[in-house]
Amino acid sequence: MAGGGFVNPVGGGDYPGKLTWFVMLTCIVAATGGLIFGYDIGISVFRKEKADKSTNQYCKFDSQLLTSFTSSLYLAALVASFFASTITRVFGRKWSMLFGGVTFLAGAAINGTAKDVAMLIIGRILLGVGVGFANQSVPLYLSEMAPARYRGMLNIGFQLMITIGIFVANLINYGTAKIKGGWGWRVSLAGAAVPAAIITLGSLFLPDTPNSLIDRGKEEAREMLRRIRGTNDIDREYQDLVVASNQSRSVQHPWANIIQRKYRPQLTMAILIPFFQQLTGINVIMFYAPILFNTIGFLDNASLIAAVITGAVNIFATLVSVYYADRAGRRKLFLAGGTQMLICQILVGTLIWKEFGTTGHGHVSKGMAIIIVALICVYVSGFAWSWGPLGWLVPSEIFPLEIRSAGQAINVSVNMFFTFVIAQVFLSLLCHFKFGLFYFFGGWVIVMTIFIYFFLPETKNVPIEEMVHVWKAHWFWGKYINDATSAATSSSRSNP
Ligand SMILES: OC[C@H]1O[C@](O)(CO)[C@@H](O)[C@@H]1O
Repeated sequence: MAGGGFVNPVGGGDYPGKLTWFVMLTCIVAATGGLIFGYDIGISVFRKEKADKSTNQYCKFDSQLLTSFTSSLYLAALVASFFASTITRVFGRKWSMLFGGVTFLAGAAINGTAKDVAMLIIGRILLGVGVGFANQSVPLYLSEMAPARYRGMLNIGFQLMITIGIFVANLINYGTAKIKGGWGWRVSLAGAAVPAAIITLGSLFLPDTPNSLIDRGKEEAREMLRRIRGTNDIDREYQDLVVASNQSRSVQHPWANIIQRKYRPQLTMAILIPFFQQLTGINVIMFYAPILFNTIGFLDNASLIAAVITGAVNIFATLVSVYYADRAGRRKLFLAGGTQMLICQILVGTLIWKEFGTTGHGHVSKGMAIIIVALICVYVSGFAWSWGPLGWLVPSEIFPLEIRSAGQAINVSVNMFFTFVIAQVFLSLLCHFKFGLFYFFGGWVIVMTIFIYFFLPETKNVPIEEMVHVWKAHWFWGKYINDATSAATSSSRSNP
C-alpha cells in the first residue's frame, strides 16, 4: 500500500562499527542543548493569578497582555535560526551550539538582573537567539554523529532534554512562586543560566561531525570517523561522505537550491512536520496546563501539581520513543501516537462539553476532574512518543548535506512560528471555541496522521547520506528525484 507498504530501498544497510562510548558521550553533551529550550517553555507557564473576574470558565483568562511577552522569544528564535544555518554550514555544527549557549547565558543574566521592562525584553530576545541556534544545530549534530541504526535513539536525546527542561522549570516556578517579597521570578529567570552553562561548556569540548569536517575540507575527518565508529573499517562510509560532500560543494547557495524540484519532498517535510507538531495542540498543555486544570475546577495548588504530573509523563513517554524509534520505525510511532492523541482529544472535548456546555458555567466533580487529567496524560504520552521527538528527528535526517543546514532552519522557524501563534491565540480560542478547541486540534491530528500514512517513507536505519534512495523509491515522491541525483550518491554503495 502507498506509503504503508514501503520497503526500505537500502535494505537497512549500515556501515561497520559500533555504538562507542565516545559517540554516546558527545551526543549526550550535545543533546543538553535541548535543556535551554525546554527550560524556557517551562518557565513561561501561565498561572492563575492573571485571571480576570469572569464567571465564564472558558473566558476568564482571555488576556492578550498575558501572552505577548512570552511569545517574543519565539520570533527571535525564528529569525536567528536562519543566521544559524549559515554558521552551522560554513563553520561547523559545534560553533552554532557554542554561540547558542553563550547568547542564552547572556539573556539569562540580563533577565535575572533586569531593572526595567526594556532589559526584560532584550534578555528575552537573547534567549530566543540562543534557542534558535541550538535548535538549528543540535539535531543535525546528533543525526550526523550517530551510526544509522542508533540515529533515532541518539537524536531523541534532544527532545528528552527539552522535556526535562520543561519539567525542571515547572518545579522551580512552583518553588519560586512561594518566595515572599516578589523577587521569586528573578530566581526562575536567572536559573536559565544553569542549562546555558552546561551546553556552553560542553560544546567547547565537542568534536565536529565527520560530515561537516569533510564538507569543510578538514584533514582530521577520517580520524574522527574512525574514532566515533570504533573501527578501522570505515572506508565505505568515508567514501559516501566524500561523495555527499562533493555534491554539497557544487551548491553555493543553499537557499536558492532548496526550492528546486528535486528537493520538493524534503522541503515539504521541513515545513509540514513542525507545522503539524504544533497543531497537535501540545503547547496548550505545556503553557497553559495550570490554567486549563483551573478551568475544569482544580484549585491553585492542585492545578500546579496536575501540571507537574503531565510534565513527568512527558519525560517518561519520550523515553519510550528512544527505545522504539529505531526498532518499530518512525512511521509506526507517528501513526500510533496520532491515533492515541485523537481519541483523547475527542473524549476530553466531549467531557468538558457535558460539564460546561456552551455557556461555560458549571462545576466539575472530583471524579470527573481526575478522569480528565488522566486522559490528558494519555494524550501527552501519545505526543511524547511520536510528534515530539520525531518532529526533530525526521527533518534532521532527510536532507542531503548541501541543503541540510538550510532545511533545518526552515524546520526550526516553522516550529517557532506556530509555537508563537498558538501561545498568542490559545486563550481567545478557548474563549470562542470552548470545548470545541479539543475537536479543533483533533481535526488537525486526523489530517497529519493521514499525511504520514501516505507521504512519509520509513527512514529508520538508513544511512543519512543515502536517504535520497528512500525518496526515489516512494510511490509519490519518487517522480521528483531524477536518476542522476540518486546515482550520484550511490557510487560507493554499488561499488564498495
Ligand atoms: O514536550 C513538549 C514540547 O515539545 C515541543 O513540541 C518541541 O519539540 C515544544 O513545542 C513543546 O513544548
